[in-house]
Amino acid sequence: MGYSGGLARGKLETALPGHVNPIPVNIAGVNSKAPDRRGSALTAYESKSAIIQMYRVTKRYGAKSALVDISLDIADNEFLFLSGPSGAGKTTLLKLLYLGETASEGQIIVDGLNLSRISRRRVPFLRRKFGIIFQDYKLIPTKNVYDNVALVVEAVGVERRSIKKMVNSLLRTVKMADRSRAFPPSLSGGEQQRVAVARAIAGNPKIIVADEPTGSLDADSARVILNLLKLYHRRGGTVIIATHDTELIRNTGGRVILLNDGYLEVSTVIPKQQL
Ligand SMILES: Nc1ncnc2c1ncn2[C@@H]1O[C@H](COP(=O)(O)OP(=O)(O)OP(=O)(O)O)[C@@H](O)[C@H]1O
Repeated sequence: MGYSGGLARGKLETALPGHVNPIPVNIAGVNSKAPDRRGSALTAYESKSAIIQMYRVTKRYGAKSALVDISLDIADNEFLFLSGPSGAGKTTLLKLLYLGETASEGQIIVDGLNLSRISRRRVPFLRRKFGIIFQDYKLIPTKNVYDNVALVVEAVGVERRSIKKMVNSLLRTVKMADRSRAFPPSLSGGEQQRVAVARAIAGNPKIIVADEPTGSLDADSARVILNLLKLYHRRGGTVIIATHDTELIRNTGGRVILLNDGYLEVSTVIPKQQL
C-alpha cells in the first residue's frame, strides 16, 4: 500500500473538524471490579460523566440470547475496547447503542436519550451522535472517495461553500487526498478503511463505534487507523472498538470489556504501552 503509518500529529489535529473541547478523563485507578459471570452487577466504572449507560440489558434474537443482563457505563471521552471471542455479542452491543437493533430488556441511555422511549422522529438525532466504522468499510461503491465523505458533511448541514474545504481537509487527514476521485472497489482494504474513518469523523460525532476496524488490515494499515482513532479521542471524542485482536488492545491500552457468550465477564484497565 506504500503508506507506513506515522501520522504528522500537529498537522492532523488542525485538519480535523472542530470537536468538543478535549476533556481529559483519568482512567488510571478506576475501579475494575469484575462482575461475576452472570453479569448482573453494574460495572463499577466511576465515571464523572457517563455518555452511555446500559442497565440490565438483554438482547435476544428469537430464542438466542446474544447479550444477557449487561450493565455498563461508558464515560464521556473514554477509549474503550469490547473484546471476546466470535459470537460473544460485541457487534450486537454496538448496534444497540445507535439503535441498529433494539434491546429486548433493560435500559440504555446515550447522551441523555433514553433509547427505550425515543420517538422514531428522534432516531436520526441519536444517529448523528455516532460515527460508525465497519470491518467491511461499507463505502458506497458507485460514489468516489470525495463523495463518500461529502455526503456526510452535507448531511450534517455544513454550509455549502465550506463543504469542499472540509472534505479535502478530512481526506488529507487520512492521507487519501490524492485518491479523492477513485472509487472504493479500486482501493486497498487499508485505503478503504481510511476513507471510512474520514467518513465517520466527518459528521463530528460525539462517539465513534468501530467494529473490528483493523480486522482485515496489515499491521501498518492497522496502526494508521488506530492512530486516527486515538487522535479523535484526544480531541474529546468517545471511542468504542469491538475487536478480538488482543495485541491491538495491549499496544493501545485503555479499558477493556470482555464479553463471553453474551455475558459481561470482565471490565479491566490495560496500561498503555508505547507503540
Ligand atoms: N440478526 C441476528 N439474528 C439471529 N442471531 C444473531 C443475529 N445477529 C447476531 N446473532 C447471534 O448473536 C450472537 C452474538 O453475535 P455478535 O455478532 O454480536 O457477536 P460478535 O462478538 O460480534 O461476533 P464476531 O466477533 O464473530 O463478529 C451470535 O450467536 C450470533 O449468531
